[in-house]
Amino acid sequence: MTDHPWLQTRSTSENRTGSYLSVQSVRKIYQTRNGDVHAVEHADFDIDEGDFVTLVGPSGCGKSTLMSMIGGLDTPSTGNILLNGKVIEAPHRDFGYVFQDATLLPWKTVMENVLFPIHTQKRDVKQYLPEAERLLKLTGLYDFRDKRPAELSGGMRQRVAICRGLINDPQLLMMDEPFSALDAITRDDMNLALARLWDEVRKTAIFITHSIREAVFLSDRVLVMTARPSQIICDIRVPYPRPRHAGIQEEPLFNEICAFIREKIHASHATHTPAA
Ligand SMILES: Nc1ncnc2c1ncn2[C@@H]1O[C@H](COP(=O)(O)OP(=O)(O)OP(=O)(O)O)[C@@H](O)[C@H]1O
Repeated sequence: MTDHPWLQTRSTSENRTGSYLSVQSVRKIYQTRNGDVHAVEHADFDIDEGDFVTLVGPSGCGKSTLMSMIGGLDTPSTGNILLNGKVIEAPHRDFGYVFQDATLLPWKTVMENVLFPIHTQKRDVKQYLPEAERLLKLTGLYDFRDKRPAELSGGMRQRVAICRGLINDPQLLMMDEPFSALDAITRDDMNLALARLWDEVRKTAIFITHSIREAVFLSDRVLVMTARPSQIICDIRVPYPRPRHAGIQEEPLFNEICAFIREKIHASHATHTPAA
């Protein structure tokens, strides 16, 4: 595939012992009353520290299942997931999560919501105040720190959720379709806000979206999954440096990468018959 220098391939003999996050031959089968559901057939990839990696693929292909297993919230049926060489076996206290619904506590202020993980982990909340203030400034929410969630827009609530996910300096931030409930204009703004935030925080992140353009704009790497039985069929290193500006979305290369991913997903739909 010399036509696509951004498409990555990995030799199976590669030494993976030094990998930051290593997903090794992972498969997940759910046993249900209606039979086995092969949620993830084969996932095998490594993630470097500091990379922003997005999973894209058709609905039901196992993206959230894979993320849950990485977070230790679920276990692989076969295979292993290792962080710094240690198998992830339980939910990680050092991981941050952001979901489609911001799930903020309505009776708490923005600041109290951001600091909530510190409160529940019984750490010294005062010590984390400067970091909460920094994150709120970076996301343009500092002036709203004393407001309650009901007084915020949907995009602002998601930004609060992202600050909350970052407050304890997580080793990994996982975001499962955080912007999918937002309107298109707010979503564009959120993409820019998240890209700007990433220029500052440079955390390792795993992100799930159905938007191919969002995936390419935000990510260092995009992993494309097929419909069930799902596998990762492409591994793309997005060839744009950071900081990223909105204008790259108009460039032919950006559109070429998006078209390539779209084509791969459509082709996988045509060749995979989803199980019940
Ligand atoms: N706890 C469970 N028990 C049984 N089946 C499950 C369970 N969790 C997920 N599944 C099934 O596994 C498959 C993958 O689900 P998953 O939510 O991981 O997909 P997804 O790619 O994140 O979907 P979407 O893009 O629609 O959010 C689906 O068929 C789903 O119904």
